Amino acid sequence: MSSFTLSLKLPPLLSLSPPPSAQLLNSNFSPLSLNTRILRATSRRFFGAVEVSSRIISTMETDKESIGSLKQQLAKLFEESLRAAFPDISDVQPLVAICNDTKNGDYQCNNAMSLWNKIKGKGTQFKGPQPVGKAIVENLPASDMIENCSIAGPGFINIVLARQWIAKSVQKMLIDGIETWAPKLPVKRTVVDFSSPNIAKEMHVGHLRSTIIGDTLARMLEFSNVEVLRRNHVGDWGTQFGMLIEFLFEKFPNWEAGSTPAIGDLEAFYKASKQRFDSDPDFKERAQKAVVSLQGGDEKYRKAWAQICEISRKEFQKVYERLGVHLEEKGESFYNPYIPKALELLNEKGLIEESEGARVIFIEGKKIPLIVVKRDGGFNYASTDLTALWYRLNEEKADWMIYVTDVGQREHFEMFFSAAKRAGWLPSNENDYPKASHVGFGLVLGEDGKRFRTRSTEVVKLVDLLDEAKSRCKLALEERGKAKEWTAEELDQTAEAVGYGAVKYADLKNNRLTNYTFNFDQMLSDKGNTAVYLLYAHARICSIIRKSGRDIEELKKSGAMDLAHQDERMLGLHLLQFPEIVEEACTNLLPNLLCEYLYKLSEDFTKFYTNCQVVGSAEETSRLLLCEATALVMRKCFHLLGITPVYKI
Ligand SMILES: NC(=[NH2+])NCCC[C@H](N)C(=O)O
Repeated sequence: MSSFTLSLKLPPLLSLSPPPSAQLLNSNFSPLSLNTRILRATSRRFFGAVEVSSRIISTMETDKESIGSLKQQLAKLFEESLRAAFPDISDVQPLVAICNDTKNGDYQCNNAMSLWNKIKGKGTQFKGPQPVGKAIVENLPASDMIENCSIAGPGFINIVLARQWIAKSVQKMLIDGIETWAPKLPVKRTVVDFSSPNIAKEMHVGHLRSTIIGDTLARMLEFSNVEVLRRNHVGDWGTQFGMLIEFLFEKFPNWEAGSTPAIGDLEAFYKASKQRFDSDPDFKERAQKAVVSLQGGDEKYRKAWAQICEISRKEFQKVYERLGVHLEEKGESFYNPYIPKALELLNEKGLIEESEGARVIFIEGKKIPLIVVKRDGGFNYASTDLTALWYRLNEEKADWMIYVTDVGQREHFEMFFSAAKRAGWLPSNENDYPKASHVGFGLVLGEDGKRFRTRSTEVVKLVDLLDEAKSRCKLALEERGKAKEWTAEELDQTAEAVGYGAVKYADLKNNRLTNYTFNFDQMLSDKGNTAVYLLYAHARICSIIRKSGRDIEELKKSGAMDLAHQDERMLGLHLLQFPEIVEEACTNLLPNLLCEYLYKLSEDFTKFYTNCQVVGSAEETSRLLLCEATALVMRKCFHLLGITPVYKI
């Protein structure tokens, strides 16, 4: 987080980007396409001067049409049935959920009770919720999806899916590809604002969490055919640059001579300049003037600023490269020229008030207002975020803005989201689009239960952390004799995939809001809910298929799947639930749901493999296909979690 000193009265001379113009405001993207649907017209958004009160979102057209999740397909059947059985009652949404107790069925439909409450005492022919449930079942359209339905208690409809349908659906996915299992989401374009470290400061474990969680969310949304703008909102603007630049001039008089100054440890550079700033009034004065020169667009100062940013960027890039994470930088400085305009729009709505010399926005339920212009006339974190939100809505035409930061910043997000709602930029109903969501996460703790630190430094160097995970994995593989079996490249790649995967998974498997303890031994164990265990489970399945000597591509087309054994059926059903888990993980912004699903999948596979012989059995073809489908879904899970799968162990 940085603070800003550019006064509202000064023209934004640092033209890193063009100021908003009428032409830009109505730019490039037309949300209309053949396949459009209009979501509830709730929001009042502006495009320049024109206010629109409806939100039009088009459904992405994909090569192979996604069929929607199992739950969605069931819901569709029940929706038809509800309409047929109760034509007079409008707007009844089918309530379909997974059965908690698999003894009762696979899914259940829970509409009967609430429907009964709606119609009772109004001259209905029905005598209670049970007959209502019965009518829903009787009106179900013909489908090979459902084996049978039974009614329990006050009208709960328990649904058992047809085994053949499960088998057929899994096989169809094997042929058509897992993309056909992409969930359908009611959004077209999202901004995922993640990682976002601060220039000249060390990227800490919090930023690592943000990077890992944000990347997974982006991947899940991308898989769901949502366009994702992966934004790195780096802290590259603010008063601290005055002192950093002056310190650069002082310590590296030849900084301009082409080669990047050997600043080395940026954190130390930052600290040393801060110390200088605090102890030397002369330096302080120069630093303050430097801010004005920088923000006034002085060439020399801008160059120094750019150079400091570049050094940081290179450091950040080392982490991103290791993690295989791609981001597009649009830092705080990018939005700076737009701030006066955005504040003017808020002012026109009567939102901005004067308070103790600052300009603020009062938020209902909050004692302290949101400061948007500081007492010295400077902008701050909040003015930038409000402006970035405005930009994302109006310039980038995003439907959903997702911000991944530690929970400590929750208040900040709540405040400026509320301000945006007051301004009519966002709808007041949380469920309507365009939407802004803060994805908060807890702390990473060390073994001592305190904030994670290494012995030598205050913050953990992320690159070292990742390298250690990799080298520990390499050692474990060598101990298992892999150095003799594999090429050096294979050994290195596997160690990297497992090591980095382990760090990511240890983070992602927890509900993000909880704190978690960073422990190499635990995350690199091949037992329990770890990436190592899961990656090995996947490799084992691949080896079963390889050792069978059968041509899987051929089997997909010619062989038939039949899930006669109960454990085969359960595994098949679990596979089919993949799309709805991704959908739920996206909708609730909870990657741990996908981890839970993946772990359960490997458990279901183990159960199946323990109880059903694969190679050499009468059911070999069907069971090999089931192995292939499991491996495929596991790989997709790994991919969505940003983990590279391994094929042999
Ligand atoms: N739009 C945002 N506020 N994104 C998050 C920025 C995170 C901030 N740079 C930090 O390190 O805490």
